Amino acid sequence: MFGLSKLFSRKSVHKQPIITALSLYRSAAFPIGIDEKLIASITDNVDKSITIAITLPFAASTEMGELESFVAEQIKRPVTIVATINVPATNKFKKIKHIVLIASGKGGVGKSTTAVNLAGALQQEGAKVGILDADIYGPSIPMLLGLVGAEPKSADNKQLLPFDANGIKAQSIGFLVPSDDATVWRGPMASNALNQLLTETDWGELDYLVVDMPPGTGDIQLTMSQKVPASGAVIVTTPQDLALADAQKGIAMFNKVNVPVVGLIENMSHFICGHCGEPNYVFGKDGAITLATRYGVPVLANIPLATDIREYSEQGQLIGKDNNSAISLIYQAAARVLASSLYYQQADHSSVEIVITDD
Ligand SMILES: Nc1ncnc2c1ncn2[C@@H]1O[C@H](COP(=O)(O)OP(=O)(O)OP(=O)(O)O)[C@@H](O)[C@H]1O
Repeated sequence: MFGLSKLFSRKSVHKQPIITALSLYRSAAFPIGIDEKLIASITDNVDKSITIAITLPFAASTEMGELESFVAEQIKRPVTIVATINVPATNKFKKIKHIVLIASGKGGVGKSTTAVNLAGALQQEGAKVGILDADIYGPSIPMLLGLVGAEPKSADNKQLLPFDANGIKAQSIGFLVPSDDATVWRGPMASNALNQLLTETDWGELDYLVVDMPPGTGDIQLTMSQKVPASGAVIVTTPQDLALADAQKGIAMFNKVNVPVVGLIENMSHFICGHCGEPNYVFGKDGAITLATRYGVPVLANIPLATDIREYSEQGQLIGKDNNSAISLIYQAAARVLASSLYYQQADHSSVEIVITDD
């Protein structure tokens, strides 16, 4: 991709230790380090520091500080890393590179809260992000993004314009369909509405479109998952046994429709004691990791039960993109691993045909 001789702007820099240091870096998002082909240039500065420009194929900007420290330690020189995100096109759906379904086996586990904050965190990691609220039973994305009362608009009477929530493009089934109607919906109706929102919204170019799915694992969710050209799914669960049993059904459902489950998120995993600062595992510990291990999927995050999360949501704000919050770091770490898994999996998961009847 890049001729190595072109990587170096000055002859004096020793290239191999830098390439080696980048390749030795390990984290959850970079399980095999930084490949040489991602290096765009290396500059040997007059003050003896090194500037490395890299092109990342997935959103992971906020990890560059850690990478800088690691490389600096290895080569014993100050390092600055300038990262550009360039997610490879998958040609799956228009100019959307990855569609990610956020699902839950049961209602009320915090799926929508997790979906919007993951979207915010992906944006914080340097990606172009959209969110599509497909939860026909209770579309809450307008509330979570401070868009209540907004009216969908079209510039050309053909395509709907997505709403702009601080740079995140948003669309909701709630803008188009009265939620009272959801009780009478069947799978094909819901998946048609979802497809309509996908195809008739002018999303432009997106690295990641996060889809907030309806909770549950019935025929509606199955048909919707089957019809969307998704790169992967994330299942949100809480630590209680019942929620975990439902999360397991979610994994089985996505396996049936050939959508890879890229991870579990355990929400309301614990709370941090206000007095001693220790985590308290009210609903039990290790349930999600046990389930994840059984199915060979990672746990992307253990998100605490935190007043801040609810308060941000109520104000239509995203804690996932707030730089000053410890909780935002958890969402951002999850977003990086999600983005990295989508890049590395590169699996072919074309939809299988499942016939749903009305009986
Ligand atoms: N980690 C958390 N800490 C504190 N409150 C949370 C957390 N996650 C979600 N909540 C709160 O729990 C409530 C339910 O969350 P949310 O609407 O995201 O759940 P859901 O799974 O999408 O629900 P539904 O199944 O109805 O769509 C909201 O009031 C939200 O603010």
